[in-house]
Amino acid sequence: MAPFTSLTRSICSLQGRLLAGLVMTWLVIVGIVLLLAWQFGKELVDDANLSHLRYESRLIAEDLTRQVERRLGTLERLERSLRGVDEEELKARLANSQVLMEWFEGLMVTDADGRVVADWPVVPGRVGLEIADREYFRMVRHSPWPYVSRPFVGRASGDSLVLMLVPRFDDRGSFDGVVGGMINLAQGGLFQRLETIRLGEEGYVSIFTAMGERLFHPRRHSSLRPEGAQDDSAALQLALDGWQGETVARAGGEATALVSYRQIWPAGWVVKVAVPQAQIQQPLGEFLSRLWWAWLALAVLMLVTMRLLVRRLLRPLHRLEQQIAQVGAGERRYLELSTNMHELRQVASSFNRLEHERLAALEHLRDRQAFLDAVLGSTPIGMFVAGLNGHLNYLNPALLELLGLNEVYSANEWWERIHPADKQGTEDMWRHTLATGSDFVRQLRFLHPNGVTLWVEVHASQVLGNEQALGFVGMVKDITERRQQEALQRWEAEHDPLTGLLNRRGFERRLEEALAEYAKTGTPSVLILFDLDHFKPINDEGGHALGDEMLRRVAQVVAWEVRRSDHVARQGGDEFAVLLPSCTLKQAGEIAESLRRAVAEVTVTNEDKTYSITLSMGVTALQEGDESADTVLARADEASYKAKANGRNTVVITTCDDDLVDSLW
Ligand SMILES: Nc1nc2c(ncn2[C@@H]2O[C@H](COP(=O)(O)OP(=O)(O)OP(=O)(O)O)[C@@H](O)[C@H]2O)c(=O)[nH]1
Repeated sequence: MAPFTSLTRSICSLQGRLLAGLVMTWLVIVGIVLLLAWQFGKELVDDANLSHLRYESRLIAEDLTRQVERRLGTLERLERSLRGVDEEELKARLANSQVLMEWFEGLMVTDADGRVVADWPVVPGRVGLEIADREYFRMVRHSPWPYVSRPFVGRASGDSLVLMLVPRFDDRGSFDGVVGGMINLAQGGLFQRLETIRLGEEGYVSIFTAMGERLFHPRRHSSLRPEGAQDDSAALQLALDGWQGETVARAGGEATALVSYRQIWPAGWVVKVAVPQAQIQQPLGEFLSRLWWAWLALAVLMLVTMRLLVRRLLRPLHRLEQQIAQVGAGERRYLELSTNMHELRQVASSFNRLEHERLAALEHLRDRQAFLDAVLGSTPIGMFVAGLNGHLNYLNPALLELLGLNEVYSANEWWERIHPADKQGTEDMWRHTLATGSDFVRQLRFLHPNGVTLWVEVHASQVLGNEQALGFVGMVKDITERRQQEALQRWEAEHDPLTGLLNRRGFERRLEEALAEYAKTGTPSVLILFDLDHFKPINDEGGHALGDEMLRRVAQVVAWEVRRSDHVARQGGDEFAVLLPSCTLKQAGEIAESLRRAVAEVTVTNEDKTYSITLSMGVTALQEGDESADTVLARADEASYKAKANGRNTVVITTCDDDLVDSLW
């Protein structure tokens, strides 16, 4: 696996790709050149060989034509010498024609009826033979011109023969038989010279009759079949019809060959000269193959040379890469490349410019960071930075001090210290802020490690950079004092500072609420209004402070006597009010009585003199038609006045139905 990986890496390197590109280009060029050379070379070789074949076939055809014409001419001369002689004379003259035996294997003469009347050499049984039915006899009789027969197997010799025939004429010029010369196809001298013609390893010359029967083939003596040839190429068919010329042809079952056809007109034969294309193209193939190997060797040599060259060329690039790595590691500041390569120098200079800008930006950023750290560190306002996930990344010293946290605080510590009552609301709001990016503004209580509960106000906003949210920055203010001040103000607004009870304003607000509740649900509530009897003498004799003391003691007793849900108020001066929510008039009467008794026991002392006080109390329930607190207060006030009028220290209950009052007691 490791060698494979290293091979892949070296091929994928710039050097590997350059070399691979060069080799591929070289191979493609060589391939194209070889292909073109093969194509054009083939055409050239074909053309040259076709010319050669044309020349060869013409020579052969002319030679054979001459030979056939000579033989036919000789037979014609013999025919003329035989005119007007009897059979015995015929035989004698044939026997004297020894010189013809150079060209013919045998001679014969027939009469007009096709009967052999003489032959030479004498073959027993030949004289008297009837050949009137033979094709060649019929041809000559019907068309009295010299004729060369189709091949046949001789009856006497058993050899393949053709007959050259000339017609015989009598004195009147009428057909009088034929004179024929036999030519042995296998042993005769007619085709002997063709045996010596060499057309490479596979080239050959063959002769066909006009009917397509093969008369001669140099390598197929034994398979000569005068009755039919095997060559079925279209070119041969054309040649048999009289065409002569050269072409590239594919014979049945054979490879493609260059062929040339010529006509031997006197005999009606066709000469075929053929050379297989593979044979003539073989030298070209061998040449290109040698060229291919030479180029391949050259490619290997080139590869080695180019590798050295490319490595040398890429050395500056390697140095550039090393220097960039050194810049990255902080070992050098800028690139210093000494090379003539303009492109690399440009890369180095661009890199240096960018590096310079980067360093400047970094320095600027560092300055800003330092400035920001100083601001955050020195500001008395507690500040924090949170990520987009909501986790606090930074708390400035003021905030750490405010919350009582160490610099190494745990992530959850400050969160755990949020007051339990505020935790859920704070969490919900913080989640909403993280989800929507809206501002977070909330007041919450924080349990300081020293046990104090702080009120803090938190205001956080999203920070955007390039229109993308980066996180949140927040501010925390200690508002404990403000909250306390506000609470005090709220309390003072509705309470009596002397007794700590509700003041008129606070009481009237609660009375209005009770009225609304009554109107809504019919919940009964009762108002008790009372005034201290003869309070003035305490003030006058004991002083204002003693009076205040009495007022405070009365307030304490009344607040003590009623439920926590009841509201007790000092309406002003020595006048008090009690609102009893969810209370019947009967219960309220009892409560008023108990209050009256309890207050009657309250005493204050001044200079050995003890003072006590009584109450004149008016009681009334909320009822239909009570439009406002004033209506109810006026009714209770009236009852209280009646109590005064009735001699004080008493309770007067007022209602719209006096019988009901009676029934209460
Ligand atoms: N010490 C003290 N006295 C007050 C205060 N407000 C009112 N008073 C006095 O309370 C007295 C109320 O007087 P009245 O109710 O008219 O007189 P009374 O003596 O109670 O007579 P009756 O109500 O008719 O029984 C006055 O002397 C006021 O000065 C207060 O805040 N402190």
